[in-house]
Amino acid sequence: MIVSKPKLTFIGGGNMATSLIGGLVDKGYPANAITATDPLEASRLKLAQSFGINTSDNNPQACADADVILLAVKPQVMKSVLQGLAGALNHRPLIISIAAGISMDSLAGWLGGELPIVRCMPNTPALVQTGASGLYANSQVSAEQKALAEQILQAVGIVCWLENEADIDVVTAVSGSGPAYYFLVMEIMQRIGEELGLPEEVARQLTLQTALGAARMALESDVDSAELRRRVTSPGGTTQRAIETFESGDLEALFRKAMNGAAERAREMASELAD
Ligand SMILES: NC(=O)C1=CN([C@@H]2O[C@H](COP(=O)(O)OP(=O)(O)OC[C@H]3O[C@@H](n4cnc5c(N)ncnc54)[C@H](O)[C@@H]3O)[C@@H](O)[C@H]2O)C=CC1
Ligand SMILES: O=C(O)[C@@H]1CCC=N1
Repeated sequence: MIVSKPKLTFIGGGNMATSLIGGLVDKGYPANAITATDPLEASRLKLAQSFGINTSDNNPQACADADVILLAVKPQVMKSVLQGLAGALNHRPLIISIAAGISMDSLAGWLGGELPIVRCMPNTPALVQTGASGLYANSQVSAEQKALAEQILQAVGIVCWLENEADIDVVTAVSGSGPAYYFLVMEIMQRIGEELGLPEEVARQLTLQTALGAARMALESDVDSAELRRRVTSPGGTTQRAIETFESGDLEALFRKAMNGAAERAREMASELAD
């Protein structure tokens, strides 16, 4: 439970902001200390109705007395959004950017000065307080502000601090995009369960509960995932047949290619969007 109540302003009220705000409010963060801005009236209404937070379509006004400004717009609009905010930040609030592939240099440049900035890569399970975030702070961020950023993101999951900014791109490939990899596996298992004869709802329930059970076991166990997998795999049995099939199709190489691609795309975005 968060005790202090810094004023938080979210710039952009889309998917990620909704996940983070939902997690914070569920955790007891006071809704009246949170403001979200969005040009879309429908997004503002949804946020106000779902969580009882303040909303606005005026970014500089919403930032004027904020302690923390959380940037949750698409990377492609970040430059124009930040250039429009530059005059409203004389009180040096903590800036937290969750945008994939926007460098610290770009953020500081577009904001027009050396401000305390944390780059953060969260993920959508923040909505159910099971998020995972990687955080990187620039040298302007005070110890108090670092603790504050940690407190905010910890309200919706675990937080890992990073020593190098480049590691944010790796976090993006692992946990930022990662929920989509697991959702894809769930979609596939569910579909094939149905193809093999299970009713849709049964295939769905068994697939999802198995994902949850496997994740919980891996988190709570004192042995690693490889050992847990071995314990499911009876010699000459069903799991062995399935695992050998994954290995002969080189599932690991496919994951390596996919995750390298995600990290590379984050780096590409940083150079595409830098000017
Ligand atoms: N979706 C995900 O799983 C993750 C996304 N991210 C990052 O989060 C950021 C937001 O992504 P999503 O929430 O998925 O996008 P989204 O498109 O759902 O939300 C962006 C929102 O910003 C609003 N917006 C556009 N222009 C604006 C302006 N001038 N002022 C204020 N609001 C404005 C849009 O109307 C929209 O509601 C991106 O930078 C993305 O890289 C980071 C981690 C995970
Ligand atoms: O796909 C994206 O670019 C964003 C960043 C991590 C998850 N979604």
